[in-house]
Amino acid sequence: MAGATTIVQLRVSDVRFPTSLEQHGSDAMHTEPDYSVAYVVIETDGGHEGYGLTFTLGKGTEVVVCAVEALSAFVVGRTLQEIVGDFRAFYRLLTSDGQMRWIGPEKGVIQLATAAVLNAVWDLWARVEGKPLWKLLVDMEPRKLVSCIDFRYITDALTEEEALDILVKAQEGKCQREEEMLRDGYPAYTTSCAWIGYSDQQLKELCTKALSHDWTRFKVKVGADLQDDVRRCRLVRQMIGPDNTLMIDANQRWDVQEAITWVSHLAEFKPLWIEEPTSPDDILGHAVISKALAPLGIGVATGEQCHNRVMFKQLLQASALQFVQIDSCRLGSVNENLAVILMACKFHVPVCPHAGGVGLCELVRHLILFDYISVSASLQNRMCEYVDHLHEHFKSPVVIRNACYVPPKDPGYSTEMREESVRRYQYPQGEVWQTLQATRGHRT
Ligand SMILES: C[C@H](O)[C@@H](O)CC(=O)C(=O)O
Ligand SMILES: [Mg+2]
Repeated sequence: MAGATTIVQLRVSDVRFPTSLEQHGSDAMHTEPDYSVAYVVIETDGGHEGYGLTFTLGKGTEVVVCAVEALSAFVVGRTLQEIVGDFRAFYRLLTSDGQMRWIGPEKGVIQLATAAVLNAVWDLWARVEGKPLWKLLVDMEPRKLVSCIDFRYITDALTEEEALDILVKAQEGKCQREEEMLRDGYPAYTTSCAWIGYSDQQLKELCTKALSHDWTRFKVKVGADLQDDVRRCRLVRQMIGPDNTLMIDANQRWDVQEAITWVSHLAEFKPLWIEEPTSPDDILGHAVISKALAPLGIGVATGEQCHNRVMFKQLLQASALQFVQIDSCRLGSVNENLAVILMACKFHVPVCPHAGGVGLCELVRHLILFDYISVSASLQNRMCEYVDHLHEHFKSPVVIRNACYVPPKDPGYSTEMREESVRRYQYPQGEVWQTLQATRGHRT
C-alpha cells in the first residue's frame, strides 16, 4: 500500500426506494418494505473515497443514520493503514467502546451502523489496492485474514489456529477455483418470482421469464395463509417441474410447533429449506424444527436477521440450521462475516448468503466467491440469493450469466451508488419522495 491515507470526513445519507408501491420485497412479516440504505461515504486526504451501506426497510433508517454519525468519531482522523494494520483492534474499538457497547453490544441498530462504516473501510482498502474486494481477500495471506477477525466469544467453537488451518488447507486448488469462478460464475437462486404480495398471474409470468433465463432455483414467500401457500407452492412447483429446486421463506412468522405443522403441509412440494421459520433469536426452537423436519428432507435456513457471530456459533453448535445465510450488512461487515464463514466450514454447514434487499447482491457476491475459492472449496448444496431490483443505482451492478454471479472486476466492494440516485431518492427531501408525497400521499 502506498503512503498514509488519512480519513478526513464521513458522510451518511438516508436513501429510500418506494418498493412497497409494487410489493417488491414483500413477505409474511414485512408487507410494505421500502428498500433503503444508510449510505456512508468516507473521504481521505489523498482524494480516495470508500463507500459503505447497510440495508433497512424504510422507516427507522434515520435511526441507523444517527448511529453511524455516533461512530464516525472512531474513524475520522485515522489512517487506513492504522486501521487495516490491526483490523481486529479497530473492529473491537467500534464494537466494544466502554460507553457505546451499552446500546448493543454487537446487535440491532448499532451493529447495522458498524456494518455500514466498516463496509466503507473495506471498500476503501480494496480500492487503494486496486482490486475487487473478493480478490483482495483471496490474495490475502491466511495469517492476515485471521488477524481481521475478533475471536472473542467464539473460541469454544473456532480458535484462531483452527481458522488458520482451514485457510492454509484451502490454499490447495485455489488458483483453479478462481479460474473456474471467472469462467462459470457462482450459482445463484432467484427470489424475485414470488414475493408474498404478488398475484398468481405475476408468479406465472415471472416464473416463465426466469425459466427462459436458465434459472433453476426458486424461493417462494410463505407464512401468511396456509391455503394461499399451498396454492402458490403448487403453482410454482408445476411451473418449474420436479427437478428444479424450491425453497420457502416464512420470515419469522411462526411459533415453533406451528412452524413444524405448517411446513409439514407444504412438504409435498419438496422444498429444500424452510427459511426463518421462527424468531431469529430462538436457537433451541430452530433446533427442534430442524429435527422435526429432517425426516421430510427439509432443512432450516436462517441468518438474515442473525445479528452476530455468537448467534451463528450457537445455531451451529445446536445443529439448529442446515444452511447459513450470512448477510453483508447485518453482521459487522467483512470482519464478522469471515468469522461466520470459517465457523460454517468447521461445522460442515453450507453458506448460502442472503441478498434480498437493495445493494445486498452487489456486496455479498464478494463474500461467497471468497468462501468458495479460499475456504469451503465446495459448491455442494450452495447457492447465493439473487433479487432483481434496484441494481441500476450502483456503479458496479451485479451481472448474472446463466443464473450465476459473474465475479466483479472493478476495484472495491461494489458499494458505490450513482450520485444521481442518492440525490433523487434521499429521504425525505429527494425529488422522488417529494413527488410521491405531493401526488399519492405515500406514507412517510
Ligand atoms: C423484506 C425483505 O424483502 C425480505 O423478505 C428478504 C428475504 O427474506 C430474503 O430475501 O430472503
Ligand atoms: Mg429471507
